[in-house]
Amino acid sequence: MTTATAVGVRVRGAGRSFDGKPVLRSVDLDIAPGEFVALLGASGSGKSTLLRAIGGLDNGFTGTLDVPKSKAIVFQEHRLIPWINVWRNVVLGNEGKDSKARAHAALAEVGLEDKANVWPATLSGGEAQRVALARALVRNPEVLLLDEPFGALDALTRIKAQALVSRLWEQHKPAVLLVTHDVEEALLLADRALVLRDGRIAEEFVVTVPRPRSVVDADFSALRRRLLIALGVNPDAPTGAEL
Ligand SMILES: Nc1ncnc2c1ncn2[C@@H]1O[C@H](COP(=O)(O)OP(=O)(O)OP(=O)(O)O)[C@@H](O)[C@H]1O
Repeated sequence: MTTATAVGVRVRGAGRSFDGKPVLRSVDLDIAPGEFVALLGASGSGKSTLLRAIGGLDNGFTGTLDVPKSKAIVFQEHRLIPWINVWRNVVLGNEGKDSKARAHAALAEVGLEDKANVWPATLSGGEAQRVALARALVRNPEVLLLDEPFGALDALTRIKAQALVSRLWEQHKPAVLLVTHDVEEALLLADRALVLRDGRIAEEFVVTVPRPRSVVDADFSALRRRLLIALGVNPDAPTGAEL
């Protein structure tokens, strides 16, 4: 149930074609305030297209989208501006008289206050993604859109970044849409995992496993199997062969 003051995301009948070829046919999607939703689907199924539409980066879709103005996006690439230092990147486009203090507070939340004055080029990949998260956080968004934000990170850095996102979400409770290819990531973080197929939300998995979650939990493993099958992957094949 939503209340008059509640914010979240509501998508109805969203469609998007490129060069006459439909990618999104009729997407219905609700994200409640404070809810964490993961979006999975085959490569090219339209996940980023949907995220971009929700993020207000695409006007070519049909259908209706109700999304609060207060939103922030983190992409797979950090998209920091190379010629301005880290804290100025964090508040770019969001400046005010307390910019520096807000940037430092957001950097402290991602454990990078000591990098406030350095150039983006001196950051590791994981650090740059954490700065991108700080840049999103500083906007105090009601909706946080994450487009494979850990996709380019090594496995260990990725695990740490997932834990960080989980902690930040618990603290700030934005509505989150996370696009990911990583089934475990989706099930570790999200309240619901959705599968996009044939231009629609084809399947929904409610993740009832209590937090903090563990990949060795029996319920987690069972859900992982079901989600892999929904994605067309054989969960029993050691190489993850297709069904
Ligand atoms: N601006 C564009 N112009 C033409 N085609 C586009 C454009 N943006 C996306 N597409 C096409 O739409 C389809 C869906 O792309 P999208 O990036 O949304 O998929 P995705 O599910 O996010 O894929 P991946 O998992 O590989 O990132 C693809 O076939 C892509 O080529």
